[in-house]
Formats: sequence, C-alpha cells, structure tokens
Amino acid sequence: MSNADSPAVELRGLQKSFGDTVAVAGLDLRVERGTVLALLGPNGAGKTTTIEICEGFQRADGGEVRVLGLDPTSQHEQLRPRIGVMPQGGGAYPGVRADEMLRLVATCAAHPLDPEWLLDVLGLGGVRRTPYKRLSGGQQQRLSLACALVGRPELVFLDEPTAGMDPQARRQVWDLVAALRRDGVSVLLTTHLMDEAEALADRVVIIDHGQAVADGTAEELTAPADGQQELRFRSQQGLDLELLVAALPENCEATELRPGDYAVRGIVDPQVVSTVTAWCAQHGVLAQELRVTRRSLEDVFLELTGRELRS
Ligand SMILES: Nc1ncnc2c1ncn2[C@@H]1O[C@H](COP(=O)(O)OP(=O)(O)OP(=O)(O)O)[C@@H](O)[C@H]1O
Repeated sequence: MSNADSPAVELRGLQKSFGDTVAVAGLDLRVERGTVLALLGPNGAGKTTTIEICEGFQRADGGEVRVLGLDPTSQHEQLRPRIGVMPQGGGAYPGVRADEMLRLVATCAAHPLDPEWLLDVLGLGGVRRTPYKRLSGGQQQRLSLACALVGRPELVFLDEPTAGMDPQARRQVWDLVAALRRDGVSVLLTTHLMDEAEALADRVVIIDHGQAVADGTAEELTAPADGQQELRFRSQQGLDLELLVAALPENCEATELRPGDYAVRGIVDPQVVSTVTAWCAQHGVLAQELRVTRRSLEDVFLELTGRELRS
C-alpha cells in the first residue's frame, strides 16, 4: 500500500509487555485519514503505551505497526516531521517563556504555523511572556498542544489533551481539534471524558487489558440492542429490586448500575413505565430524573470493563 493511501494508523496484533506486566495484548486498531479516533480505557489499559509505540518512543514486542504507512521505529526520521505529539503531562524547561518555547519548536518545522496566532487561538495570548513553570496546569497543557500542532502535522497524537483544564479551556481545545479535522488532519486521542469522545471522535475504541473490547461510532456503541431501551431513575441506594423484577414482563431486568442509579432494561413500553411508577409509589420511593433513554457511553464502558471511567 502506498504511503499516501495508507491509513493514518494501522495496528495489527500489537503486543507490548514490561516484565510480567502485559500492557498491550494483541491490539488491532485503524485510524482512517482525516478522522478523529478516541481511545477510551480505564487506568492501565494500555492507552499511553499504544500511543508511544505509534510515536516511535517505544518498541513493540510483536504485531504490525504502520503510521502514515511507515514503521515508527525503523522510519522514525521520515515520520517525525509529519506527526504532532502531545504527551501526557507535557513538560518543558521550567524557565522558558511560553512564546519562546513555541517558537523554538516552530524552527524545527519546514512550514510552521504562526506561533503568535496559535497562542491566541488557544487562549494563551495573555501569558505569552510567562515562564512555563508559572503557567497553570491547564495552560501548560494548551502550550503542549500548541507545540504538537505548530509544525502542521498530518497526524496528531493527544494523550488526555484536556486533563486538568477548566471548561472554557477545554472548549478552546475542542474547537481546535474540530478545526484540525475540518482541515483533514488525523487525530488519535485518549480521554476519560465521555462528552469529549462524543463531541470530537468519528470513532471510539474502548480498550481494556490491552485489547479492544468495542469499536464504533458513539451512536453505534450506545445503540439499544434488539429494540431494547432503558428506563432510568435515581433514588436512594440499595432498593430491593426483586419484587419490581417480579412485576415486570419477562423480557425486562432491573439493576442498580451505581449506588442510587437504576436501570430497567428490555422492551420498555407504556405498561412497563406504569408498572415501575406504581411499584415506586407502593414502596414510598421517589423516582427522580425518570426517563426512557438509550444507554450512555459511560454505561457501555462500565458494562464492558466493570469499571468507571474516572478512577
Ligand atoms: N515503563 C513501564 N515500565 C513498567 N510498566 C509499565 C511501563 N509503562 C506502562 N507500564 C504498565 O503497563 C500497563 C499499561 O500502562 P499504560 O500507561 O499504557 O496505560 P494507560 O491506559 O495509558 O493508563 P492511564 O490512563 O493511567 O494513563 C500498566 O499496568 C502500567 O503499569
């Protein structure tokens, strides 16, 4: 496959261990050109290791890795100018000023973006002369993102790009990622935020124990199976659901997803809604936020990994 036609990222059977710890266990992944793919997974699922292998910072133990059609280890020199990297936690010489750092990175690129413009777009115009160590965590993150983008990369790796940012800064980053996508840039990002994945990503891959456990658009992943829907409500935790289940049709089940967060799953018709509200009334239960809905990405994640996204 020629370089220009190849996917932005293609991983087949990727494997990586650190001693006895298996970080990536046969991962398949494909990021099409000009699309945004979000990698979701609990802590330790292997997201950062996967991204670092794609960036050429770590060597795979097994499997195939192609990034823009190139091998990130043996063809690192060719690949480096074409990708942008925003590592988790960033990092810089602490005394360097924001604009100095970005200009320094820009000098390494053949056709860089205007650093001053990029600082303004990311809301960093007011701190351009501030030393790195005196920037807030969210500002350091955004500067790190600016450094990843200033060289006009074809593909950007963003490892938890909005971690620690306030909502306004997060919105600026989202807008920028959306603009990158419009410009045809490919993006592979990791995030713990469902709304971030839903807002930005064309595809979402959920990984656990180093393997993909689900892959699709957010819409596909949350689609109700076989016409099933959910009735959700909140109330005090620890409700005894056995009697409720007995009153429901056989195709319905009731579970407490998280303390005080209940779901009735199945063919949720008007009769089922009426049964649930009648049961609540009988047992003195005030069902708050009662709604018939589809599963959230958060629920899908919990079902597949047994864990909450935020840990
Ligand atoms: N350099 C290393 N040496 C030893 N073990 C490592 C190393 N890097 C990662 N691991 C282990 O590999 C597994 C996967 O780690 P990784 O950082 O890729 O996960 P992650 O999904 O990015 O997690 P997080 O969301 O916490 O960043 C973990 O068990 C981790 O402890």
